[in-house]
Formats: sequence, C-alpha cells, structure tokens
Amino acid sequence: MNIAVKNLKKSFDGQLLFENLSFELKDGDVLGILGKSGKGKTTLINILLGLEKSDEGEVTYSEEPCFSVVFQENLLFEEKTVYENVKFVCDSKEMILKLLNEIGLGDYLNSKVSILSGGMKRKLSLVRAAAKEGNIFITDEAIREVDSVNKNKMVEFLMEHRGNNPLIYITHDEEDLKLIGANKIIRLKD
Ligand SMILES: Nc1ncnc2c1ncn2[C@@H]1O[C@H](COP(=O)(O)OP(=O)(O)OP(=O)(O)O)[C@@H](O)[C@H]1O
Repeated sequence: MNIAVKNLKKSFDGQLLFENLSFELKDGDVLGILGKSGKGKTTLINILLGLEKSDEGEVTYSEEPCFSVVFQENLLFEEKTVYENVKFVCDSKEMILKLLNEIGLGDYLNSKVSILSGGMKRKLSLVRAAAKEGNIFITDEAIREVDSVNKNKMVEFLMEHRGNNPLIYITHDEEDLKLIGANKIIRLKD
C-alpha cells in the first residue's frame, strides 16, 4: 500500500492548521505526527480517513484503503463485553483470544468494558485495531494512560500486529515517538 498526500491545506474559522503538507508512505513506513494539543493532528487523520475534507490538496491510495484505527477516544461499546467489542471486527474466536491474552486482557473476556481502567480500555482499543485485517494502521495517542512497562508492551504489540502495513502514529509526546522508532516525522507547529 502506498499513500500519497499532496499539498494539503486545512483551516477552521480562519485559523490555519496546515498548508502545503505533502508526504508519501509505503509498506514498512512508520510516520510519526507530532504536535501540541490543538495543532491539527486529529484533523489530519480525519482527512486521511475521509471523515473530513481538506480545503486544498489530495490524498491518493494505491489500493482500496482498509484502516485499522486506535482513535483518540476509545469508541468502545461500554455496555458490551471485552470479547464482544473485538468480535465486531473479527470472526475468529481463536484470534480474538490470542490477541487479548497477548495484551494481558485474557482474564476479562466476559467483563463489561465499563468496569475496565483507562489503560485497559486503551489496550482493548489496540486489540480491536489489530484484530481488523486492514492495510493501513493509524493510532492517535495509542499508549496514553499506561505506565512505562505497559507502554513498552503495547508498542511491541502494535509493531508486531501492524505487520508491514504503513503505520501513522500520532502523539504530542517526543518520548513516545522515540519508543515507536518512526522513520518519518511530521511536526505540526503554529
Ligand atoms: N469541526 C471543527 N470545526 C471547527 N473547528 C475545529 C473542528 N475540528 C477541529 N477544530 C479546531 O481545529 C484545531 C485542531 O484540532 P485537532 O483536534 O485536529 O487538534 P489536535 O492536534 O488533534 O489536538 P489534541 O492533541 O488536543 O487532540 C482546534 O483548534 C480545534 O478547535
């Protein structure tokens, strides 16, 4: 999968977030998008996902994109169980159990999401993205709300399960970006 982003421009109510933003991604690439709060990180991925329109520019995919996404907000079904949440994107019970065990949620299969801690919900969001057979991985602050041991574990999990698909990794944290080892970085500033 190749992604070509050309001359993107986006502003809201006269506030310019970015312009002339261009980059290309291919299989294996890890793109870090770094920027403080409000600089347009989520807007940029919404444009890539087709949820938001850019003012100018274009995004081209070499094949039909299928996104595995960890959204900034977990967007989990709080009243459904851990298992059911992953089942929405994956038919293989074996795969679901394997992924949940790997990330350390194996004991919570039948627990409602609403009883999980913030970090556990983050892990579940990551499992759901990994369980989906996509060809692009996008994560927005994937490893927030967890301690450093769990951060390392989640990064390892993410890197294993994205396979060779391009990964777009959004964060406001330089240290998190180092952990992920991005080979391309975009810094959104004023
Ligand atoms: N639909 C919208 N209408 C108007 N303004 C918007 C809209 N979406 C985002 N904005 C504004 O655009 C700016 C960038 O928002 P965005 O959510 O992309 O930032 P971010 O870098 O992801 O921030 P954070 O790290 O806090 O999530 C903010 O000032 C926000 O208020």
